[in-house]
Amino acid sequence: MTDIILQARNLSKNFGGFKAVNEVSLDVARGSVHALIGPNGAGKTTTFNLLTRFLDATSGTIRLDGKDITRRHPADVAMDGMVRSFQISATFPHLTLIENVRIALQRREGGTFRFWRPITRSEALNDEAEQLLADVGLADRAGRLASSLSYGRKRALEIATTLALRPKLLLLDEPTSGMGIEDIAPITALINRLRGPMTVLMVEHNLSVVAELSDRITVLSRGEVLAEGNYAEVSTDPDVTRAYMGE
Ligand SMILES: Nc1ncnc2c1ncn2[C@@H]1O[C@H](COP(=O)(O)OP(=O)(O)OP(=O)(O)O)[C@@H](O)[C@H]1O
Repeated sequence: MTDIILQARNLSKNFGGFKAVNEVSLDVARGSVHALIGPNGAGKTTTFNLLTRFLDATSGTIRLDGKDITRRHPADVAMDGMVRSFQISATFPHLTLIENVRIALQRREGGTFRFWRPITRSEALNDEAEQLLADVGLADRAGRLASSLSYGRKRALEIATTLALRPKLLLLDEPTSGMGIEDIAPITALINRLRGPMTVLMVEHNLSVVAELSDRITVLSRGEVLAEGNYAEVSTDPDVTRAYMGE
């Protein structure tokens, strides 16, 4: 039997009379990279927001490690180990990269920011912060200001600060969006390394990234699950081709 870390059953979200997400069920296997894809307006972002509890579902259930989190507060869900990578604004532009990661590590340990603590206290976290920066390919820029980074590298920093929270399930909203080719390769390699010890669920538009990384893919169209399987299966599914062609 497959070990399911995240399970959604019959998730629906209505905006007024419009069903943005309609009876979506999906199982994310522990240790896998699972992608949520579909044409524009398919309901990917809404589903992502439902799963991370940033939106309340109209109906349906969500279980994390067997525990019902359907009505749980997003911050509590993060404490349970499901963390979404935030947008760039979650990093501090006028702090260095290492300071950014250290703050995230402190957040994990203390739950609150304690800027007034002596610097030496947080020096203890430096090794771990350096390792995280190395993991996302930013080791050589540790002392630079976050504001000096390119868009792609800011996303990498954002992933490092998310990993600092040691999630068991990482949710990534379009991890390679807006990136140049030179930034996509390191992020793809990173996500590949996370597989196994961590589980990754991502919404991703770049189908070559999806093909390279995904163990399983759920294809949404018009708010419903259209197909599910590995890349070879979904990419040859005539319904999927039609949905994308329609776009
Ligand atoms: N807050 C909202 N109020 C009303 N309609 C919404 C709201 N959020 C999303 N929708 C609608 O729900 C549908 C699904 O949107 P969603 O953003 O989830 O799709 P998506 O697959 O992420 O699309 P894209 O690839 O373009 O980002 C769209 O028709 C969208 O207009």
